Amino acid sequence: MPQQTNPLTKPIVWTVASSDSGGGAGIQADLHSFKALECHGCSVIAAITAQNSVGITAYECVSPALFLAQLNCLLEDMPPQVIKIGLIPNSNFLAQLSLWLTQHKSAYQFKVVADPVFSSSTGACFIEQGLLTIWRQQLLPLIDLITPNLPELALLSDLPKQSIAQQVTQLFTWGTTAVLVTGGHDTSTLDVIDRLYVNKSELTTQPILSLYNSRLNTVHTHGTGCVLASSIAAALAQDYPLTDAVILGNASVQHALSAAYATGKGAGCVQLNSWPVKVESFPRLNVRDNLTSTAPFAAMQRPIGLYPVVDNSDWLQDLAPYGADTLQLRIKAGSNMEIEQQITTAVALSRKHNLQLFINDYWQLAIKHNAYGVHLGQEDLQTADLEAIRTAGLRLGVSTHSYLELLTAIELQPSYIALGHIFATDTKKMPSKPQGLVKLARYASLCQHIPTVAIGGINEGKLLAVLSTGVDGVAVVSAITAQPQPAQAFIQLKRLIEQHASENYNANYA
Ligand SMILES: Cc1ncc(COP(=O)(O)OP(=O)(O)O)c(N)n1
Ligand SMILES: Cc1ncsc1CCOP(=O)(O)O
Repeated sequence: MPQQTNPLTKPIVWTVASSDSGGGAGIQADLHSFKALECHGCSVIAAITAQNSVGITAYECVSPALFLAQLNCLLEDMPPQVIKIGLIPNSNFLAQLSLWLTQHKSAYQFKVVADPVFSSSTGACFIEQGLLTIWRQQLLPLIDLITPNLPELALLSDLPKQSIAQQVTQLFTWGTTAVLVTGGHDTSTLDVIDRLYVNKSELTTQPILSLYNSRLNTVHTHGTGCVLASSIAAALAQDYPLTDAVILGNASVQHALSAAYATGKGAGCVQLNSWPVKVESFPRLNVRDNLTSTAPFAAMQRPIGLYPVVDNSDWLQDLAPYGADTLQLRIKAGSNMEIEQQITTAVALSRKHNLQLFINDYWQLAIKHNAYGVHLGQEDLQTADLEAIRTAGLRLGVSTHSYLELLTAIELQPSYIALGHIFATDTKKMPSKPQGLVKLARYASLCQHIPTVAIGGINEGKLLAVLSTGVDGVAVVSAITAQPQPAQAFIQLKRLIEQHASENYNANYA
């Protein structure tokens, strides 16, 4: 697995919460989670609880001066990318924190993730006079994401009889930006469904993301809320977009649940020890609406290897004699007639040279001319007739640039998944940042039996590092087509890929 580019720095995330002497939740769980997700964790302790697996026997706040001193001391030297708020069992502290956030949030540009803890699963209640009012009036406007479970949402919204959407809307009217409602308490569904709502006009009453997890039969769940919110905070600190941070938070909880253990006589705790990289930890998004069958797309017959992406059928003629095997025709200009002509010629050449030829975007023409496969971007997935592509026996390749897009693609069971863009590229204007090798390796590990191909800014110098992430293929445009001697460039890249494959084969089977 590649290392972070600069191991001498780490994103800083704070937890402002309380200590759990039993070690399963609170500050202790938060710091574990930050570390597992490769952030540096700092803590601002509001209260100390005397707590074991059976219950809380006492708790006491630190002095108000010490609470404030922790915040100011850290800010001076170790400002956060994200602050996670957990149990703050005191109205004055909550008001003080709200004021402090108001003073510093925009200057320091940190985000705030809050887990509204009002009680413990062992029965302790922390709601004192005025606490909920301060949450609603002072804290909510400062929060970028709040992660209530259903009872917490009902308490906070004060609308326990209304629908989840109405309760969430109430939080929006009080100024919060996004709400992740965790569904564990709703036993009417087979799966546990977490729903992410974002305060964006017409989308407000519909979740922008629903995450489905199988309900686990375990009592060792102490700390799940803390792991969720702190993992999301750690992901946001690493610049993951909100939807990806929520997906990673959900996967972190599932991963931590799989490592849960008993600690005393009561419920044991979950613990996040490492980055989740197994697909079983990740939620389902249930996106197969537009496919009537559960069958996968046709598999590719040969490994992807070097995958030139070209804009003209002439390239097939040029590269086939040098051993090109998988290619993509990606045409971005021309009349309908010219495009169909290009596709007809390319398909005929692919037959002649036995090439695995994918047609980018033009899936109807690909079906009409019986191409080997189609490559689609995520926007195209919304409009293309995927069932028609599948039943016609064409292979499908899908572009992805995030956890959200990757999980969507995995559910479709395509013939390959493209992971991009890895490095800066001049070939295409990209709306997202380059993923880099660390993310590439994490994404590739989720794809299991679906072949993967990396794309974006890959050249001879970067090829081996890309291959070491475990991807099955490498797609390139300019590293071949913009070279003074494209055929030579192709031969050299192909040689390096084959050498890497044979070294890996020898290492695995020696
Ligand atoms: C192998 C491979 N990966 C990604 C892309 C990009 O496809 P898409 O998202 O459809 O964007 P455009 O190519 O249409 O700009 C690709 N073509 N090939
Ligand atoms: C089509 C595409 N999709 C993501 S990056 C990219 C361009 C890759 O081109 P290059 O190999 O020249 O960086």
